[in-house]
This record gives sequence, structure tokens and C-alpha cells, in this order.
Amino acid sequence: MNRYGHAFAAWRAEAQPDWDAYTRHPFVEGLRDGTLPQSRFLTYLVQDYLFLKNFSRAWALAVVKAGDLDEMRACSATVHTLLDHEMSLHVQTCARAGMGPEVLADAQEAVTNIAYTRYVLEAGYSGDFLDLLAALMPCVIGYGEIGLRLATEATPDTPYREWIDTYAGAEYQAACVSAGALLDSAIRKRLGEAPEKSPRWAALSDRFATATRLEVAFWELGRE
Ligand SMILES: Cc1ncc(CO)c(N)n1
Repeated sequence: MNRYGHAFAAWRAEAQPDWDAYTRHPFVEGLRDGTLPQSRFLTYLVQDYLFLKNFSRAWALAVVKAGDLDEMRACSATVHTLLDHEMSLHVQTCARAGMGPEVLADAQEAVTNIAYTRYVLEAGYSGDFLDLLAALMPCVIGYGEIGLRLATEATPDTPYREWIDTYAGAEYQAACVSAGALLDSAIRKRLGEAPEKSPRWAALSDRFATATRLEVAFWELGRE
């Protein structure tokens, strides 16, 4: 068990080398010790803004694919957190660096960004609620894990403190805990009490691992 739930803990363990490549990527270490060049950070942030637009759509699709009102509420709360909380970090940080809303609106999506968001959306279009949740989890909870670690390990004068605080903060952490709880309860409702024995388990774990690999590629964006 893990603060983010059973299924997350199991899939994280099954994807361990990829998970470490994601959450301990050199880009993340550059945020931690402040050595990440600002230009690379801003390139990432503009792409991440575009990412979050599509990612919000994927959570909205989860509202559509949900099975009951509790699931619908949990997914729609995440849409709200993404649109009205997390994305303001991007808008404000870019504005301070001289990049106004028009820069964000005109930015071209990088192919890695297209690959990741369309993979997640497609999991929802062609699959069911569980397929979609499995593809969504590495994104939500991975940043929660990174934020918590960097909150204690970052050098005091890293210029990326605000980014770290967003993901280590109470609002984002609560979103991660509720995403993990939503996943566990959705799995229990559909696959029963021993989900790892279900014939679907391996394919769901595989979706989680694929999204994790797409996260690794996303950190490389500034180098495309
Ligand atoms: C690529 C990516 N993954 C996860 C998050 C967390 O929401 C984010 N902002 N961007």
C-alpha cells in the first residue's frame, strides 16, 4: 500500500525501471538543484500548457465514461483542478517571462506531446473507464510524487520553487489521493476483490507503463 492506493502501488512496482526514469529524470534533478536552464524550462512549460488542455479533455471524457455519480463527481473535480488551479501556474510563469496568452495560444504542439495526449484520449475512446484511468494515473500521481520529494530535497535557492510548491501543495496532493482512491474503488466495482487475478489486469498495467514511458519522453521535449 502507498498513500495513493493499492492499484497504483502495484502498477508502479510492475513498471519500476520506467517509473524511476520518469520521476528521477535529469530534467527533474535540474529542477531540484536549479541547474535546469530557464529556456528549457519555458519550452517545457508552454508544451505542458498545451498538454493540460488535452489532459483536461481526457478527464472530461472520464466523466462521460464513469459508471455512477460518485465517479462523475471525482472526475469533474479533477477537470476543475486542472483548468482553474494547475494551469494558472503555467499562465503566470510564462507571463512573467514575457510570454503572454497569445504565445500560449499560438504555440505548436510537439510530436511527443501529441503522442502522449492522443494515447490517453484514445484509451478512453476505444476502451472503458478503467482503460482511461490506467492511462491517466502516471501523469497525476507521478507529479505528486516528484513534488513531495523535491519539496524536501531541493536546494533552497532553486529558481523552480514555485513549480515544486504547486505539486507538493495541499490542493494537488489531495487530487492525487482522490485519484488513487477513485482508481481502487473503480477497480473493485468492476473486477472484484482480487483484481490482480482478473484477465484484464495485465493490459491495464501495460497501459499504465506506456503512459509512464510517454512521461519520460515528455521531459526530453526541450531537446526535440
Ligand atoms: C506531462 C505532464 N504530466 C503530468 C502533469 C501533472 O498534471 C503535467 N502537468 N504534465
